[in-house]
Amino acid sequence: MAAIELEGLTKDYGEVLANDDVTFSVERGEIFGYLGPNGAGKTTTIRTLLGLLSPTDGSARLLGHDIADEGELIEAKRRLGYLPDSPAFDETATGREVLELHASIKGDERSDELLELFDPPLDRLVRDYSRGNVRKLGLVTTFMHEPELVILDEPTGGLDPLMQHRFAEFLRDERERGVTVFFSSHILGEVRRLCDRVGIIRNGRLVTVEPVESLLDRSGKVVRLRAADPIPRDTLEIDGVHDLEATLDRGADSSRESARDDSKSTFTECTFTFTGDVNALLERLREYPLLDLSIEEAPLEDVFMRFYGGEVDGEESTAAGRQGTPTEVTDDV
Ligand SMILES: Nc1ncnc2c1ncn2[C@@H]1O[C@H](COP(=O)(O)OP(=O)(O)OP(=O)(O)O)[C@@H](O)[C@H]1O
Repeated sequence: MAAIELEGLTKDYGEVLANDDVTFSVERGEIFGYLGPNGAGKTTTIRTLLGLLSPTDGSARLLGHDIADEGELIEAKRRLGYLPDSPAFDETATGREVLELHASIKGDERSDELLELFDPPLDRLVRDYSRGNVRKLGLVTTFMHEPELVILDEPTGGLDPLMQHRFAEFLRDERERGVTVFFSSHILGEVRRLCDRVGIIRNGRLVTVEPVESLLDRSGKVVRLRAADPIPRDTLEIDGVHDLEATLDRGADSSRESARDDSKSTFTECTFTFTGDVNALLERLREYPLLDLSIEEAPLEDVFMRFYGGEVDGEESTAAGRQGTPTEVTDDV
C-alpha cells in the first residue's frame, strides 16, 4: 500500500482549474518532491489531500485511508505530520505554549531532540518570530509525534543555509527510519539533493513523475573542454552532441560565413550538452591533448525549462544557472 495515492484529483476554483485529473502515488519510505513554479497547483493538491479543500472530482488515500471519509481522514491525520507553507500558530502564544498545545493533541515523542536541531526561541511570542523561526517551530510540531508520513509545503522557506543543510540531513535520516516524505518545492537544488522521485506539475496538470536520476540522465551531461591544439569542428559531429557552442579559430582572411562552411575550421574551447556514450566521446577526442575537461550533470533548470519553456521561477533559475558557460561565444559550430 502506497503512503499517498491520488486518482484523477481535480480542483476547480471556478476561474482557475488548479488541479486537473492529477494521478500519482508516493511509496512508503521515499522522499517525493512535488515541483512546480508559483501558481502551478502544488498547495491545492496538498490542501485537498488533507481535507482542507474538497475536490471537485477524483479521490485520494492517505496511508490507505480514504480522505473523503471523515473518520478515515482523522485516523490518517493522527499518523501524519503537516507543515503548511505559512504555519498559522497562535500569535499571542509563546513557542513553548504552541508545543505544549501540540503535544496535548497529537503527542510528543521527541521534541527535545528536535529542539536541539532546529532551536526556535521558545520563550518568545510567536508574534515576534521571524519567518525562519516560524518554520523551525513548524518543523518541531511536524515531527514531534513521530509521524509515519510528513507532508511539507515548501519547507525551507526562510531557513538560512546552515539550517537548510541541517534540515536536509535530518530528512535523509528520517527516510532511513522509514518515514515517507512528500514535499513541495521550487528550489531545484534541494530537490536534486534530497528526492528519490519527483512529480512535476504545470498549470494544474501533472507532466511527469519519475526518479530524479532518470530525469537528469535524459537531459544529458554538460561538457566543457579546452584543448592545447586546435580541434577540427567536424570532430564533434557525432550522435548525442547538442547545443554546441565554441569560439572558432579562423584565419585572417576567413569571414563568418566561410568559417561556417569550412569543415576545416577549428576551435580550442567549447561547451555542449551530451546525451550519448561518454566513452565514444573520449575516444573521439583522444588524439587532441586537452588542458581541461569537465563533464557534469545538466542543471535541473535545463530539465525544468523543457517542461516549462521559460516559466522557471526567475530568482531560482538565475541563482542556480549554468556556471562557466562561455561568454565569448562567437559562433555556433
Ligand atoms: N482559494 C482560491 N480561489 C481561487 N483560486 C485559487 C485559490 N487558491 C489558489 N488559487 C489559484 O489556483 C492556482 C494554483 O494555486 P496553488 O496555490 O495551488 O499553487 P502553488 O503551486 O502552490 O503555488 P506557490 O508555489 O506560489 O505556492 C493559482 O492560479 C492560484 O491563483
